[in-house]
Amino acid sequence: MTVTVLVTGGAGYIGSHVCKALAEAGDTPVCYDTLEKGHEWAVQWGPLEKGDIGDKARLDEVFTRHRPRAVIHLAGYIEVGESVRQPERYLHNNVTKSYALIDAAVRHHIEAFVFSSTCAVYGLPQMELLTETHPIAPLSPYAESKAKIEDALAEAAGRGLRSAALRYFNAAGADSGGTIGEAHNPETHLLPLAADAALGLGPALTLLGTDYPTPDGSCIRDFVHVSDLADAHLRAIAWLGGRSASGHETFNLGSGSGYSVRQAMAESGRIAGTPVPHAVGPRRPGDSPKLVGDIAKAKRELGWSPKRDLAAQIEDTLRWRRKMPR
Ligand SMILES: NC(=O)c1ccc[n+]([C@@H]2O[C@H](COP(=O)([O-])OP(=O)(O)OC[C@H]3O[C@@H](n4cnc5c(N)ncnc54)[C@H](O)[C@@H]3O)[C@@H](O)[C@H]2O)c1
Ligand SMILES: O=c1ccn([C@@H]2O[C@H](COP(=O)(O)OP(=O)(O)O[C@H]3O[C@H](CO)[C@@H](O)[C@H](O)[C@H]3O)[C@@H](O)[C@H]2O)c(=O)[nH]1
Repeated sequence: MTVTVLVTGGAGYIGSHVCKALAEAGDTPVCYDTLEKGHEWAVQWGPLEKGDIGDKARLDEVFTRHRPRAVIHLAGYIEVGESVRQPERYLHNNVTKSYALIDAAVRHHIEAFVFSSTCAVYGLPQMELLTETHPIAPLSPYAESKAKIEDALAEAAGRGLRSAALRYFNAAGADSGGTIGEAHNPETHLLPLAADAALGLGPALTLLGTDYPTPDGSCIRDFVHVSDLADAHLRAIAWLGGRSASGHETFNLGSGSGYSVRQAMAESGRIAGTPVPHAVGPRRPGDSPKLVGDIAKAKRELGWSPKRDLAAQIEDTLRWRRKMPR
């Protein structure tokens, strides 16, 4: 059966890929976004409803007009470093406003609520591959904001909401169709910055910390293709729809493999055909030395597995960065 899905943050990087995946599956994505960080050009697969997730009246209007059966909640501020400098902005936009959205979802009897969480909730890793049962110990206000929304969703299960928090590791790559991709301003993410540096479209990459307790001194991350992430959202909605009772679950979405910042930079240079110009800088406050996921639960419960490796992610990033609107 096809469903209407309200996608908050649908004009952003991951949200636009989720909207495309929904439309390709025959569902109707309604994009709900302020466009503060997102782009109108990225809304290509369903209506755009401009609005803020903290605006109760606007939410009621949009829920009543479109009658969505599911909500995918991606809207929020996303930068670890910025959140350390401006914690109140993250608390207000990500947490307080999400409470308004969750309340609206309960009042409008949403059947499935899927939330974009992050592996950053785990903080300092106590195991090689992080499982969903790893202690929650955020190192930044950004990660803290995500943990708080997870708690609110667990609490909302008592009010009848069925939800899943998808703890993404590092989203990467771009859709193969070539019309959407990562376009943050300013860009702070590693792979697009490495691509821009290699292509001569941006400054040299700064390695933010080379004295971490890792084999080459740079942080280790688990990169997952944005189209693989998008696919997991559809599976999460179907999985929630198959549950008879309300409740809340968490799922890691990564690749299960870690690459250091230096390795990801070297791979970007190899694929671009020219080394990435770079310099060494200080650590960025709030960064965890290593975040690599155990994805067994998503494989088992959602039937999901990532299909595109780091090389494919970098190829897509390079292709997108050459042609994206700037
Ligand atoms: N990019 C990653 O690697 C990554 C990893 C883990 C989790 N996440 C989470 O995934 C989600 C999407 O990330 P992204 O990289 O696509 O970010 P993005 O900035 O490209 O998209 C976020 C969108 O949310 C919108 N938005 C922000 N605040 C809003 C509000 N109050 N009301 C309505 N719209 C609002 C922005 O305009 C933007 O279009 C975020 O919640 C982020 O925390 C991202
Ligand atoms: O110019 C740069 C940018 C990044 N890094 C490093 O590269 C790694 C990855 O950084 P980045 O691409 O900014 O991603 P994260 O800080 O890991 O955060 C992303 O991935 C998280 C999950 O790990 C999400 O929660 C966040 O929303 C998303 O921004 C980190 O060690 C950074 O210190 C650099 O060395 N130089």
